Amino acid sequence: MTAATRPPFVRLLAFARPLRAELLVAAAAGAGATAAGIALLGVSGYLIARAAEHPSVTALTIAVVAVRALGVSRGVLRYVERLTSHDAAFRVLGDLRVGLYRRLARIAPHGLRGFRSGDLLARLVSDVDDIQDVIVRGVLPVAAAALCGGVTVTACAFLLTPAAALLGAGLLVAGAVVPWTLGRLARASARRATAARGDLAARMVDVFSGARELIAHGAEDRALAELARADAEVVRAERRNARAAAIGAGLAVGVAGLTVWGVLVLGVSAVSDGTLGRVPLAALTLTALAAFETVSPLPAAAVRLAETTSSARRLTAVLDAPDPVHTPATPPPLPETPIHVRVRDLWVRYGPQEPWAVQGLDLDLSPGRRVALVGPSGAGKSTVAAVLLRFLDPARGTVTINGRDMTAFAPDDVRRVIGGMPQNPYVFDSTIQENLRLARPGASDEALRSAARRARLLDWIEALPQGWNTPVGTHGAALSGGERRRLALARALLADPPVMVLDEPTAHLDPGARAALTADLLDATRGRTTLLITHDLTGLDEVDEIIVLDHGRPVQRGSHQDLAHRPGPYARLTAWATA
Ligand SMILES: Nc1ncnc2c1ncn2[C@@H]1O[C@H](COP(=O)(O)OP(=O)(O)OP(=O)(O)O)[C@@H](O)[C@H]1O
Repeated sequence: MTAATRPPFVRLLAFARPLRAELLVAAAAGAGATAAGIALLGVSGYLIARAAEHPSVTALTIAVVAVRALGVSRGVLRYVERLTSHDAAFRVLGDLRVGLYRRLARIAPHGLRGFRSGDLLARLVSDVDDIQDVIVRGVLPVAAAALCGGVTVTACAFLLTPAAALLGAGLLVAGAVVPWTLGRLARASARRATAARGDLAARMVDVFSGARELIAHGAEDRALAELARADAEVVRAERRNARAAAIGAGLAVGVAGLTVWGVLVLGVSAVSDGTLGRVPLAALTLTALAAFETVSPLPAAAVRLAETTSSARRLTAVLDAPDPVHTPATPPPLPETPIHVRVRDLWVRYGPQEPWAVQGLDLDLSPGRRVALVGPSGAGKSTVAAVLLRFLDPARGTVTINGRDMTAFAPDDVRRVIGGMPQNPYVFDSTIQENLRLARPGASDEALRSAARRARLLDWIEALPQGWNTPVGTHGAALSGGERRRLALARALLADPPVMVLDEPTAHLDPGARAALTADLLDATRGRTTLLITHDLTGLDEVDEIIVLDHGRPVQRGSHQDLAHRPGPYARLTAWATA
């Protein structure tokens, strides 16, 4: 069985492997506490029944000491079990979250197309939390119940074999048959409950992120009604599970009651036959009663574990999401600067059935060269950036770095030499300084100031009352569109990759701000290998080559001087832009 075909539970429990010792201690302590509880009731039964016969106090000494010792050890062992099992479970959750996050970071952004962001959040938070129950409510109590149940039945067999057999059967029904049946029955509603939780989280994130648009279009009532519907689905599914758990708990109590009655009846008849004393009868009956405490949580746990199974499946779906790019097992080190990127006959699409987004592009980013990629919306410009940043692999053609195929290098390494500014740069809800330092955490204050100066932000930052420590708000809400873009540009300049890819740096700005930012970034990228993706055709006389893309095809290329006066796509784009 390969790793991917193992049941989701088993695969996730692999995260618990490093904590084996701690889990063994928890299991032993849990079984000890349960055994102490059963023995406490059994010995108490013996003590009370024996005391009723008025023996000398010395005859009861051992039982009295045993009751005290069992009472104290039960508490201490339970404490040790709770402490170690929860500690281990939380550490497993931590490792699991880190593992999932690493996977997401590796496949983002194009590998995440099948997931909604809120649903991913639910997977990372509540589905991971559910896994805690596998350990705390699943593995450990089942191990304790199996061990203590077996020992108790064996001990009872020394007193009265038929009663022990009945107890064993009762424990098996309450602790295995009932939970197993309930677990199976709850599987479908558990799947619905976890899916409904993911759906609710996805809608919630959508409503929060799009609150402004919803209010502007008066669509908030509809969105809230949708949320209420999704919430009702979660409640319905969870109510179904709670009902199943309650029925299970009731059944277990019923089986326990019947079994203890049966043990009592068998015991009384054995006392009448003279094969069992009265004092052992009390110990036997109370031991049987206590034995059911070990299995009583199992039916509810089985329902919970059914939910956990579907959470585990949703988590392994993230772990198994295919890599959008080829990652070599032993990537070679990156070549030394200067870096020369060459694209030959590049064909790209987002899936085998999807149309070509880029068709037959050649591109030469030799050191210090600046190339502009222009074209109408949907022409494939950002797709070229995604390939250069190793977020997507070419379907055909090659991209080489200093003569070596780019797919031979690790994606993270490639992004160290080819970087820049994405089309929709994300601004974190933090300060200006922290947003900038993201690009180079160890950067000196002078490097920060220099990047901000080149992005024409320095004077503005220094004039702010809180300066570099000014909070930028969620998604940079406290900044203007231009300031946000300049902050992203400063971040790109601070990262200082040998090859800079700037995707629509002037998008969404008014013409004045666009012209100013274009002039500044052309200034800042002078002498630096740059691919400038833009709708904005001002200032392109400064770049070495312009490539016009249309429906993924390079339809024209040359310098601004070549293209501007020649009838064709570039002249048409320029005419539209100035119309
Ligand atoms: N993640 C994606 N999944 C599937 N198709 C995509 C994806 N991203 C882009 N496309 C498709 O690929 C084609 C090229 O898109 P791309 O974003 O590269 O164009 P663009 O020239 O950058 O457009 P714009 O100027 O509007 O940003 C489009 O047809 C688009 O619908």
